[in-house]
Amino acid sequence: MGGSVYGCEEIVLRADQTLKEAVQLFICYEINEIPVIDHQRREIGRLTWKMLLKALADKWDDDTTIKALWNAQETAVEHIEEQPADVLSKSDTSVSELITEIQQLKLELQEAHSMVEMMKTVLDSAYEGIAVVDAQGIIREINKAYCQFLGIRREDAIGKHVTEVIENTRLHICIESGIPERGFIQKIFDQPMVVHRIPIWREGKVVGAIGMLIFQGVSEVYQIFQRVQELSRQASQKERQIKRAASPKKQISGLDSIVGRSPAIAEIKQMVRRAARVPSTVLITGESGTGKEVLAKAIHQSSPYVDGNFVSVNCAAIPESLLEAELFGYEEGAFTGAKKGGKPGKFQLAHKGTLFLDEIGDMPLYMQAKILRVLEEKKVERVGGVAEMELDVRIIAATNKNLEEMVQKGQFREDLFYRLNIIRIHIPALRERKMDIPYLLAYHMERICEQFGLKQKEFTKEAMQALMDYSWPGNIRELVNVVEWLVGMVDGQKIEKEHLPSHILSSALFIKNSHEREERKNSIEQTDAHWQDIVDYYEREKIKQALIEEKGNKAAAARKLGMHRSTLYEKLKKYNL
Ligand SMILES: Nc1ncnc2c1ncn2[C@@H]1O[C@H](COP(=O)(O)OP(=O)(O)OP(=O)(O)O)[C@@H](O)[C@H]1O
Repeated sequence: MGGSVYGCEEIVLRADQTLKEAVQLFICYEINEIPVIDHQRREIGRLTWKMLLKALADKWDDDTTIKALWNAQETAVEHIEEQPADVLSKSDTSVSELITEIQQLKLELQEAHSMVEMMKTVLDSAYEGIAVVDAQGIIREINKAYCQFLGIRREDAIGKHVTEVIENTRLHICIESGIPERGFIQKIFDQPMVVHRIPIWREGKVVGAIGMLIFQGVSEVYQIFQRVQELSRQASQKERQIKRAASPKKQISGLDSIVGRSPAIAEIKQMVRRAARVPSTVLITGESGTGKEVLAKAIHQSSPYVDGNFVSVNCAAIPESLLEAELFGYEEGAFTGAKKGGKPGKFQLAHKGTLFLDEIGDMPLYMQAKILRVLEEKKVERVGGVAEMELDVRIIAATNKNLEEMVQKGQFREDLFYRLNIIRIHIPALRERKMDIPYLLAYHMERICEQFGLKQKEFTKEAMQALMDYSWPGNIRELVNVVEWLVGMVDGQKIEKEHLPSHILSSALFIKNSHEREERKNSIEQTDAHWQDIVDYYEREKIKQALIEEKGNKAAAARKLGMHRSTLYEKLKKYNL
């Protein structure tokens, strides 16, 4: 604090202290005047609230020293000789009341401001997408999760009518009807989403509405999952059989084949939509089994190349000696054993379609050069052939390797890397987007049961929790295998935790133990932190009270508090008093 102790007994100000420090002292000690001392600690004047207020009202900078103010404006600090002993007049008291009122208002304003900030933080920390509209349906607030999901910026959404920003919204209708709509299904980006719409009532009128998009939060997802299971139970087996007989099995394709509701998946779908619009090369990265090929197919199926073939080549699986012929094809008699009439290569088969080069990181360097040439010249020549064929192929490459690192080590051609890396889509591992797990389990369970002609099975809550806790090192491919194994192994309709493969169970047990350890530790830490806050609060209040009672005399306050003066100084510093 700016104040110092004159003879260790009084609250005083040095002439070189600033107006700001003076204000702090006045507020802290709730007094109306403070003696001003020189460097020899002689009292040279007194500063009252009124003078200080006048100086600040006259637009003096609060960093101005008392001395500077004094020099410039003789009246700011009244000299002892000119100053009657009782400096406080009636008007000083009312000024002081006014200042207290201003301070109070300032505090209230600060509180309101921090409340607004806190509300914003709360909104942005929510897992759900939240949008707030006014009575006219204009978006007044929208949180980060919603913006991420919609792929928009908050500032672009605010001020717009909700129908311009959120597809199939009924928030404006909810304002008119005043009836809340909970757990409704709303299609956004072709995905059925669960939403709540809650009207805001004030003084008997609807003044706005809150829209909540539920796409995160494990418990919520689990409830939704249970509801989906409940609904599918309700649809009778017979009904499904009739439907199946009437229409051949619907092939799920395009964006629908990408199952998941995590923000990461929403963003990926957005990228797929954009990538499908242009013929540029796409590079998909992600661990093995994360769904790179599923994504590549989705791009193909949503793009203008959909009428051509989707040709997939696993560069790691084809022996090096055959790779060239596989990719570019060969002419009859090109080499011993070459088929009669020759054979078209994958590039040629993918003409007017999409060529998916999986595991591109495993492509030998000499083949990389050849592929680059095809990509640049858009022409292909068969092995042993002379004529070149024009190509119109969309290339999608995928890898689970770090291509940047391979380029640095000289294991991957830099020019090819840049040629492929035009649109980059990264798929996070399943353990990084756990909220997708229930959806993937439900999707593959339904698919596999249907494929095997079996009744649908469902997971108990405990089984689902264990599957959620598991880290899925093999990603979705491993999940699909586990579902298939369970469909075959479990006789009844319910999949209990005990039915799960042993490696998943042991990992769940380990996680449960470490969760419990962590929770115990957190609760102890939280209790400690809580108590420390309470102790600090009361100590600060006691010190403040003692200083007020002793009129700012720290030595007397320390005596009153039963603590050494140096301890009091430390505490004043700690509590910023
Ligand atoms: N988003 C998804 N929704 C539904 N199923 C998925 C999804 N992603 C992947 N799968 C399933 O997971 C399995 C593996 O997917 P895919 O072959 O596309 O992975 P990958 O990343 O290409 O694997 P690898 O790197 O080993 O080639 C497939 O059975 C696929 O159907």
